[in-house]
Amino acid sequence: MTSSDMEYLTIALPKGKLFTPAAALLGKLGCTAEGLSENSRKLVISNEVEKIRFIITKTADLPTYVEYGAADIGIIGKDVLLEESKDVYELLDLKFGYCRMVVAVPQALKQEKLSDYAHMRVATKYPNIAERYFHSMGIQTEIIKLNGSIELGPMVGLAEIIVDLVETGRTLKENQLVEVAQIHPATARLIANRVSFKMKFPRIEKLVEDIKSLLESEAGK
Ligand SMILES: Nc1ncnc2c1ncn2[C@@H]1O[C@H](COP(=O)(O)OP(=O)(O)OP(=O)(O)O)[C@@H](O)[C@H]1O
Ligand SMILES: O=P(O)(O)OC[C@H]1O[C@H](OP(=O)(O)OP(=O)(O)O)[C@H](O)[C@@H]1O
Repeated sequence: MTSSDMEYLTIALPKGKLFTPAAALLGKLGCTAEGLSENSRKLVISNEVEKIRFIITKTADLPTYVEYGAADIGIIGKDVLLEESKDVYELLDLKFGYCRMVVAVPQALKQEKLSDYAHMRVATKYPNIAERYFHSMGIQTEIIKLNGSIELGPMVGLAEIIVDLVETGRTLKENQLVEVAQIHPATARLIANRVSFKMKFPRIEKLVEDIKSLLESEAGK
């Protein structure tokens, strides 16, 4: 680490759904920077007074930036951590961004038990989670990786099953899909690079404690 790296705390925030709640949470603790907004096109935004640097990443790439130390800490969904399996510390469950990873099928294809879906094709943005899940259940499937609009897969005959995130259930419903199993729930997590956690321990520890106090006081309201 250079002395400039040591001086700054670099925080990775993901584009997408978690950006705004993540920036708002940190902002309540004075951990922010001018111009840090969802609409900004800037990928690195610094607060020279507080010595904080924000980097804005693609959601799925965020754990990679933290693993390699390009960011000291970051905020990311548990679903991405489980999919990417990076070597980072998971410090805190931030409680927002709640959703569930589920297995869903078209209503018309619904079977009695999960094993009845053996040898079917599974469309998903989360191939590692899907693979591990079906493997753990002893069910052989073919995993087809997509990058979004997963619900389209079964509608056009690309796959019979999907593994995807559900929040309100509206997307499943509007595409005539039904949930048949939950793999795991997910919320946003605070993660840290292993070396940064040791080298910048006082700063990261203080932030963790401040976030915990804030979450506790908000939960008590
Ligand atoms: N309804 C939801 N659908 C998807 N993710 C959700 C939902 N609610 C909360 N999340 C959380 O938000 C994270 C980011 O979701 P988002 O859809 O913005 O991902 P993304 O990969 O940035 O999207 P894109 O495919 O547009 O790049 C997810 O990893 C998950 O932890
Ligand atoms: O249960 P709901 O509230 O309907 O939310 C779930 C939907 O939201 C996400 O998609 P997103 O909007 O991120 O688009 P994507 O399919 O392109 O990833 C997810 O993949 C589901 O499709």
